Amino acid sequence: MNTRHFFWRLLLYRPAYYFANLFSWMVIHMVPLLPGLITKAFFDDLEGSADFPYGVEGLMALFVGVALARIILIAVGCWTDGGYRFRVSMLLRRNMLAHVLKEPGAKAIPCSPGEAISNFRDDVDQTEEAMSWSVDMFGLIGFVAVSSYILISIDAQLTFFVFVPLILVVTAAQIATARIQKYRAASRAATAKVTGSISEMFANVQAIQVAGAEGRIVRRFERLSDERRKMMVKDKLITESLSSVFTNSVNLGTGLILVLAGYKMRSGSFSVGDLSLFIYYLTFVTQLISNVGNFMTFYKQMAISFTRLKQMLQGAPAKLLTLPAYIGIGKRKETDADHTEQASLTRPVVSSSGPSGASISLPAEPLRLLEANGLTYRYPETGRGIENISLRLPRGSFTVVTGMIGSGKTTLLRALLGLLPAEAGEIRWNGRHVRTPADFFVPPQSAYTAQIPRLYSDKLRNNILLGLPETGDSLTQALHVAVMEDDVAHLAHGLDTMVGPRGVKLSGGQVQRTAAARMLVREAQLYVFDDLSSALDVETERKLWERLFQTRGQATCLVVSHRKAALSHADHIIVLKDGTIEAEGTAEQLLASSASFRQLWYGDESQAGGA
Ligand SMILES: Nc1ncnc2c1ncn2[C@@H]1O[C@H](COP(=O)(O)OP(=O)(O)OP(=O)(O)O)[C@@H](O)[C@H]1O
Repeated sequence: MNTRHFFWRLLLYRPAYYFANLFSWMVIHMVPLLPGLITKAFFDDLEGSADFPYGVEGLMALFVGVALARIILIAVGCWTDGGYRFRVSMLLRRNMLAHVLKEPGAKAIPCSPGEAISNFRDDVDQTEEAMSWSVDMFGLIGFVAVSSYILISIDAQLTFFVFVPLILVVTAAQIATARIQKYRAASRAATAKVTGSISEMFANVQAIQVAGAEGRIVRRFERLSDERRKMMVKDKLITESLSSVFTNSVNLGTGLILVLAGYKMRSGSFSVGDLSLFIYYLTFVTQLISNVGNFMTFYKQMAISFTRLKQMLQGAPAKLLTLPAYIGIGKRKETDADHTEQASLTRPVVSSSGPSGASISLPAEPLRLLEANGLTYRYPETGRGIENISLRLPRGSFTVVTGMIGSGKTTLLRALLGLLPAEAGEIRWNGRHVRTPADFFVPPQSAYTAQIPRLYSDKLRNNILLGLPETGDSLTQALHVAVMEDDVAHLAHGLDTMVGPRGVKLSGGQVQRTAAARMLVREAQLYVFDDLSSALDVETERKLWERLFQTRGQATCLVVSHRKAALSHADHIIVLKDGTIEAEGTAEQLLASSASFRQLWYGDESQAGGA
């Protein structure tokens, strides 16, 4: 899809609104035709070449009437313009957000949050601006069509000089196009870097303080801001230079008309009324010229924004951006996409089919066996990840994935759960192929605790429940298994304690156990834990596994850990090295056969001794 198609598809989202807006602004831009004709008739009357029957009072009444009508029309135009702009920008933002939420969790956006905010805000605004300016342009073209008919019928030669500046401007805009695009892209990229840097600074205040890096961070920020300043100045300079070309070429045209009109008036072929009409209309033609220029500039800038918006889709079809969808105002249209249609453009449908092609309806049937065969994912940036991993998780089993730092444990869990898009391999639930794991591996099928969990600035209770209704003693039970009850008892307001942004008022271990409680409070058949050991001491982790074993019933567990408490209870252990399976078996078998495993096992012992 190119920019023209993008524009056209946005126009067709709510065509009635676009055309109502177009009609309003065409009328608004064409109303000034009347005062021009009234003025001409008045001057022709003074000159004696025509009769103006209404006198000076009538002239004033006509002017006031036309002005009032224009004020009312402009109010209507603002209403239609606001309505249309809002719908276009909301549609873009809604579709982008829907796509971001559909992307595998670990790769939801291809840039920093700051850059994504800039896409959502600035690039959408830019697009909205170009759509809105198109209406003015078409409106003024209507004015020019009628006024040129009137002017040509008075004097074709002079009319030609009214339009010469227009041709000059269009040529100038075309020549400047490449520069505008280049500078606009550079200024957008520089702005995104500055916003990205601000959000990184806020997110890492503690790390910056601990490293004593304030000075360096501020200098980096100054450098980025300085870069942005230079880019913005260049961008503004070229935009404003172009705008001054538009205005001055019009002044040149005005001068030419005055010189020519002087000759013609002396020869009697041109009346004062004609001159007033030419001068009056020229003002509006001037407006058209600068509007054409502005529209072309906005259109070019929209092309840049469109490219950046497409990047947010990470390779998905660009038509997702303009897919008609309900934005929560007015009536839902038949053409509005539902979630399924949208998902089908991103990935295969949200179902999973077996060898027979039959689909699994969600929630899925109770897990008997979960299998992954040949799972592969490599991070494009480093080429590292996992390669050809196969595993089997029978119902009720406890499987531990272990291995050295960077061996691919987190990547394996994420690829299995669909949080990273696996390049190869398949996942089967009771023998049936799970085609869209990200949609499938959610409660009640599975629940997951990430290695670095995210908490919200809210009460502890809300962070655990995340909107889930509190039933019976499920929350108390989850807190118990997550070994959180003592912590809650010591918090000033217990479960109603506000945890602060990203949970900053809790310790690292409390954050991780809150996330574990969040997972455990959800009924799931498969629980996936990514390395609780990273923030829990040996004793707390041991308690957690013990409690889980007592209460989990038939739930299946897949766990990343290198702690003996987990390894010694495991039905099956997978040892990863450089993204592949180096060894697997029970702890006993691996102690006998795998040097890496012995290293992890005895490493844990020395750690426990030191603790
Ligand atoms: N976002 C990323 N982009 C590029 N490479 C990555 C990314 N995340 C991880 N990697 C690389 O992929 C490999 C596997 O990383 P992964 O996080 O899965 O290892 P891990 O075994 O979970 O490590 P740890 O024990 O530190 O949690 C590592 O070499 C790592 O450098």
